[in-house]
Amino acid sequence: MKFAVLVFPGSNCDIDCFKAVEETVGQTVDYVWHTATDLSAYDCIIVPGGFSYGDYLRCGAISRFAPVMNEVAKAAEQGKYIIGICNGFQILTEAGLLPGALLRNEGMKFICHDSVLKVENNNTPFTREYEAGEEIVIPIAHGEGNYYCDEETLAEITANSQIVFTYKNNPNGSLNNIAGVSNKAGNVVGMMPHPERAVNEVLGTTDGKRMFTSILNAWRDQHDAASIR
Ligand SMILES: NC(=O)CC[C@H](N)C(=O)O
Repeated sequence: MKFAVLVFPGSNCDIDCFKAVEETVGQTVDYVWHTATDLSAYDCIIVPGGFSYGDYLRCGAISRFAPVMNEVAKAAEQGKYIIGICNGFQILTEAGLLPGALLRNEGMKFICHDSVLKVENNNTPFTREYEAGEEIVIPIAHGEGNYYCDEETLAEITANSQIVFTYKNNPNGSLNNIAGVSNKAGNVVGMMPHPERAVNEVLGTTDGKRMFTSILNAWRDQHDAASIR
């Protein structure tokens, strides 16, 4: 299985994501620059966190015009796995690949600490190794993580089980404690917390590991599992 970690000017979690893939699932992983125009070689695209384009206008508002985003849209359409983490989540909502928007945190402060999440939907390629309703500890670090969508969208994403994670203790004012959502098909997920910062005891939590093993095993089940197990 082949992973891409996108890199925008100002990304700062790209290396953490790259290392997390190497350490948790040991698969091939490449950094892919925001100007790339071909993602056909990749099975999973990680849109990492950071401060792309200095967070000017709104977080993710400029990155969504990067050439690589056309390819991300194509890959989403093809059913490939796409995960946006923090700034990556913001970019995917700005690009219209995920519902809703991320507003400034209630309290207007950048917040950075561990957070307890509830796995609301374990029926996605990213969460299948968690229990439904399981509580996991994953760190957050953001200034614009306050998830918002209109009532109609909320009703729709609730009915379609597109709310993937919620916060146990809402840190930022997010609507219905939403910490992560998926697209309708479930192959695109965005989340504000950082699973790549939760893959080793030395980081204080290993609860992010199963995100990466879920992705690999979902892909294996979809492909010729026998040849790679
Ligand atoms: N860690 C991140 O990706 C931060 C995202 C964004 N810069 C924010 O502050 O909300």
